[in-house]
Amino acid sequence: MSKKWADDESGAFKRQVSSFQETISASHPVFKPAKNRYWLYVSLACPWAHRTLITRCLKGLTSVIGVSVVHWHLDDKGWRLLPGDKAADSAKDPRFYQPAGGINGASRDHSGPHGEILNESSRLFEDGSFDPINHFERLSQLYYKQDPNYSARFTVPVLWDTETQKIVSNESAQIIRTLNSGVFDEFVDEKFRGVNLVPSELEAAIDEFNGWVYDNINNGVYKAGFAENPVVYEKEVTNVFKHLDRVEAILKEKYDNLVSQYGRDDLKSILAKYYTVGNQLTEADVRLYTTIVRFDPVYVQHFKCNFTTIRDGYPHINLWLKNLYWNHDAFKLTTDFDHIKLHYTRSHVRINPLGITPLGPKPDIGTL
Ligand SMILES: N[C@@H](CCC(=O)N[C@@H](CS)C(=O)NCC(=O)O)C(=O)O
Repeated sequence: MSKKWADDESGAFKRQVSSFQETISASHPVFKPAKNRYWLYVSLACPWAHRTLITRCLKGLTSVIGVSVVHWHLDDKGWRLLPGDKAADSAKDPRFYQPAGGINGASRDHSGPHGEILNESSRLFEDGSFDPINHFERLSQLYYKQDPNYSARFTVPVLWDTETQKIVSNESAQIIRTLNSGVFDEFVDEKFRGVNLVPSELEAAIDEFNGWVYDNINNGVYKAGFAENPVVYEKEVTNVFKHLDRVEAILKEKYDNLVSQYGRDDLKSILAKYYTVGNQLTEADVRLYTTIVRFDPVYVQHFKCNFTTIRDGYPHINLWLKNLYWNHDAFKLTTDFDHIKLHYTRSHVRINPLGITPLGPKPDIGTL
């Protein structure tokens, strides 16, 4: 029996509340800032985990917090890690300190067929990485280590404390605030200390934007895609596009203002200020990006969000997306289209019973 994601009675998808929500700070009784003390467990497919990878990279924390990447295939027992090469096991292994945890998504060619790749394939540092901290082969083991009676879902991301062997947080919204807060500034290169994705003068606007984007776009695509009732699906998919229209209108206004300031031909100056909230890169961009970059490759067909595509229907969102991907390594190096496509199409057996991964769209993302 394949796993159902929707509520039995209503046919609607409801996301669970994260169980662990601690933070890290000098004044925290337990979780103090330190280099190489904390470890991130992520999936490259998951939009929520992707937020933490981008933020980690933007804040220069790739040499401070290591990362293990779960296999893209989510099975009945949840996420798994690859069997580790014990001889090479070391939390200091540089492969775990790369932007995407030893899996540099953008460096591979993604145009090849997926047909020969099995769900059980174990290409180390391609399909996933191992766990040099706990030597676990299942993410669930982390949760049980923390709480033997844990009874909720075993979700990524998890921010793990190697010292107390406890989960700091499994809530991405909170993890990215912690990573951004500056508590690790003493361990990073000077150029990263000034990076602040939630500047105080924009905080209220960022929170307001994040609020409706989360409910209607980030989680909206899941509510459309996991709906098990056509009436629920139609309501949710309509709502997703209504809010994409809203983002498009915001970015169009921004673009038109920048054009009148710099002229249409000075794309470099335009793009330097072309962000969703204010004139600088913020958390609002990070949180929206992880949904938009998955939209054409997966959500259009797999979650049936197919009124149009980003590339065909939303020119201003598309330009914003391509700017983030091509001009900011933190976005490109953490985006892995293979993990994204393979995960959704092979793990949600109820939605795609044959597990055939569509080859398109080609390309995964357009050029600038
Ligand atoms: N509230 C969580 C949601 C995380 C989440 O739903 N992660 C999904 C992957 S996209 C997961 O790990 N699901 C595994 C499962 O449900 O078994 C966050 O934002 O951190």
